[in-house]
Amino acid sequence: TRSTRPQRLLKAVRKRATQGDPQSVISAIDHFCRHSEWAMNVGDEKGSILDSVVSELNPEKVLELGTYCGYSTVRIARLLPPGARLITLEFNADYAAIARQVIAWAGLEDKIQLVEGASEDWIPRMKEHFGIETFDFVFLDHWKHRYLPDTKLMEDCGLLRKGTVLLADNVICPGVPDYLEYVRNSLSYKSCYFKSHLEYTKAEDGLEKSVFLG
Ligand SMILES: Cc1ccc(Cc2cc(O)c(O)c(C(=O)NC/C=C/[C@H]3O[C@@H](n4cnc5c(N)ncnc54)[C@H](O)[C@@H]3O)c2)cc1
Ligand SMILES: [Mg+2]
Repeated sequence: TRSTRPQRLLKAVRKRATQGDPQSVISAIDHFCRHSEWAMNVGDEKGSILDSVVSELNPEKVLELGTYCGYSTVRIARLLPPGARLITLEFNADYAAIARQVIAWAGLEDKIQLVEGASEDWIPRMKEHFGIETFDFVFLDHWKHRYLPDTKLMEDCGLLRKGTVLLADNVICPGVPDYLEYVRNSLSYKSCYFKSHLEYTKAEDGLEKSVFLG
């Protein structure tokens, strides 16, 4: 049967990227998406904004919601200090299988724990199952209608601390109006918008950075 797009993306990584070189994995995926097939990775333009937020924060404990093929997982993990940990949640087994191989090609397995399952099921188990007290940084890039309920769930589970940074992809396209309204009006967040473009296109999109105030 015909291969899937994530399978073709992984093939492009193996063909173009150097094992153990995360930057070459990122470049290979961006090349594939620009010249072969568009895919819903955060991409190079928004990815540079993601890089600057992560580099400035130097987080020890990171959560990513929605792994897909692992592009942003690799982007974030390559910048983390030694000993820092990234947990990424992905409930589609086929995507998770591809992401594991992309992460392995980048040589970042030691920093990343890919959990196959739904955010709503795993967020309540972070403390007892992974010994996580609170997260320093959360990247939201899963189904857009889950951004707000999962943010409230993280609050209720005590996983956010004063200063925790939430960075949300696609706040314009596809858009997350309920989430934006919440983080921009809640007294518990200081929020700002980074204008950019939908990955590999000229359409407007952007990232919303929201600092939890406790
Ligand atoms: C109109 C329109 C359509 C599409 C676009 C283009 C566009 C551009 C983008 O950057 C996008 O991020 C998206 C987008 O839809 N992303 C959804 C991404 C989901 C991934 O996360 C996984 N997942 C989804 N919910 C959960 C969950 N609870 N627990 C665990 N994993 C979950 C899925 O298994 C996928 O691996 C779309 C732009 C405009
Ligand atoms: Mg996205």
